[in-house]
Amino acid sequence: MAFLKGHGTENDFVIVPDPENAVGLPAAVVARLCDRRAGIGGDGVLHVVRSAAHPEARHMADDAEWFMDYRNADGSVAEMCGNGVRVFARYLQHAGHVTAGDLAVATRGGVKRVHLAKNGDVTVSMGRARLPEDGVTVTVGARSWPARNVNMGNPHAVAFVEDLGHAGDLYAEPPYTPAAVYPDGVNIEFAADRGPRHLAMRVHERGAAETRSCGTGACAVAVAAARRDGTDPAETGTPVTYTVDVLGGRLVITERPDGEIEMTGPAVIVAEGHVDPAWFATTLV
Ligand SMILES: N[C@@H](CCC[C@H](N)C(=O)O)C(=O)O
Repeated sequence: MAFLKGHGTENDFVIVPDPENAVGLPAAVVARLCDRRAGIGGDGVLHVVRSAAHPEARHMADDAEWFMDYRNADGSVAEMCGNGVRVFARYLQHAGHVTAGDLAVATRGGVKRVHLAKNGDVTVSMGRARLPEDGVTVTVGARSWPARNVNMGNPHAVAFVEDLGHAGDLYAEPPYTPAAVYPDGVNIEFAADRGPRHLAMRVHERGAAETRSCGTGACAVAVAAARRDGTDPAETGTPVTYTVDVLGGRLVITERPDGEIEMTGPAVIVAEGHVDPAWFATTLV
């Protein structure tokens, strides 16, 4: 089985090109591929399938030839991955399926428009955020914070903190209440101010633990900050841009008055190779 390795602001992925959807990727195989000691290592898998060949994407095939079948490192399925879709687009360019410029990618969160710039940056139109009224309280050690519920196709809880160190080691998911707000689990962002419209964040990702970046998470942080700061574009009529520093780099997020969110950041292909068939067979038992 062919694979590539790529990352976007150090949110890293095993890329599995499989145009005709012929490679079965059960959760256990995904988890082994993402294992940093016994496998290749990654925060998730980008399974690259033609939309027409995947039952979950067939309905998008007229708008987007390629479907990002995203899996978390533990093998669970996620609706959307913001860094993943940039790396996915970079892979399509690397493989010669597209050239620099505009393209569309099908995801479980709908069709995303992507722009591959000549300077290496990739911009994704992420769609609109949903802001359910119900939030949660997130706790780390003796500290607790209210967290805003922001849905970017996938669920997020955004807590503003004074010091990112207060988020602790983030090996385990920080407890939150009430748990019923997120029946399918949640990505939890801790965000701290760095300057006007400039934040830094850390994240505990659903299905992957702490990662060095989360694109949907950075969008959720920017959306929550705009509501907190009184810069919500739907109210001011003016687009707003936030810079969000993550452990692995920097993402720039713009929200427009119609709610459309654009995210820009790098996307890199690092390596490519073949999985040893004997090792792959052991992942299937
Ligand atoms: N790292 C991603 C998000 C991946 C999915 C997430 N863990 C979930 O389960 O929702 C990003 O860049 O958005």
